[in-house]
Amino acid sequence: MPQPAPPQAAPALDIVSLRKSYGGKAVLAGMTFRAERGELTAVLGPNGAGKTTTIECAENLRQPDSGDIRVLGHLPSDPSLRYHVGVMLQDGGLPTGVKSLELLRHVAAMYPNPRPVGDLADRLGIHSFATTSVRRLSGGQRQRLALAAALVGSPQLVFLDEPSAGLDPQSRQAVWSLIRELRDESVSFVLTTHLMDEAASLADHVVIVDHGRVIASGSVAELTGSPGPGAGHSTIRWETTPGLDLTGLDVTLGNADRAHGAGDAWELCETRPGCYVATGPVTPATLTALTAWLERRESLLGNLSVNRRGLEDVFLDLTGRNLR
Ligand SMILES: Nc1ncnc2c1ncn2[C@@H]1O[C@H](COP(=O)(O)OP(=O)(O)OP(=O)(O)O)[C@@H](O)[C@H]1O
Repeated sequence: MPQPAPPQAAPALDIVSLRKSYGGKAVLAGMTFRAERGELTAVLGPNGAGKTTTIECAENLRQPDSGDIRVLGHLPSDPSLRYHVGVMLQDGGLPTGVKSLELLRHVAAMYPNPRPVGDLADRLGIHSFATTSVRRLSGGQRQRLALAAALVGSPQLVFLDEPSAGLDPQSRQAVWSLIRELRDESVSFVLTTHLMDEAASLADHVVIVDHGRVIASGSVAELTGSPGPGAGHSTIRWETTPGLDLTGLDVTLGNADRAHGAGDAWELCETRPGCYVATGPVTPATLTALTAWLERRESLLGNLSVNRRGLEDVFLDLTGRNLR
């Protein structure tokens, strides 16, 4: 059984200048990023951005036209990677006629150093459908079994494609806590997801891709605090009298802080009758100005909250709001 130890110094995944076209249309246009060992790297991007194509090139399921990929320091086609890399595909990719726990035991037997199947089945709640054949599993059960199959061989690097899509909140928590635990044991993860809360909650490093290349990367804190459209902005939500005329409120809020000009990039709207949202450079002075503005309208303030700009705001600022 070939088991050359992957070079420890090499990153978990190193992708350099990847290019691929279909019928003359560039799908990957110089994709370059790195996933470090022992970290969870989340790859985010709109539909069709090139995430799956990139990851499938790293999994040796597709061939790029040019560029370089190293997985644990090896070419994706290196047969030794088989024992070090776990893959969870979106459609599960599991044989359908086998019983669930039997399948997991079978996969475990293919590896030199598998995780204890019983423990993994416990953690992911697989015992409750252990004797059900894969074809009869619900979507969420199949998803958990696919994750278990990707982890059972004790891989050093795991590719996860939307691991919690379709999972109920209980299963999602169980999956996230298992992933965190393994990451803390130095397992590396590369995760593609459309769930910003999943990326924000799990990722050490986030890579945002669009049109076949990386457009931003960093930790969640770096991305949400980085310069760019909307940087330094927060959202104020409050409830009060429905139907207030908001004309001039942007100037009032903008004037409240001398560091910002009047009307400086404030977006205001009444989302539902009596529920208001203001997005802009919030300071303590802004909140004083807002309450004074409401007082002048004899409106009683309720349910005031202030939220920092989140990963989803950054994602939308960078990739736009148009459907793909
Ligand atoms: N075999 C193929 N033949 C032609 N075009 C393809 C093929 N595979 C992918 N594409 C195109 O490549 C582009 C990128 O697809 P890809 O699946 O990598 O995107 P993605 O970022 O994973 O999207 P999603 O979030 O929707 O899963 C899309 O425009 C897709 O239509």
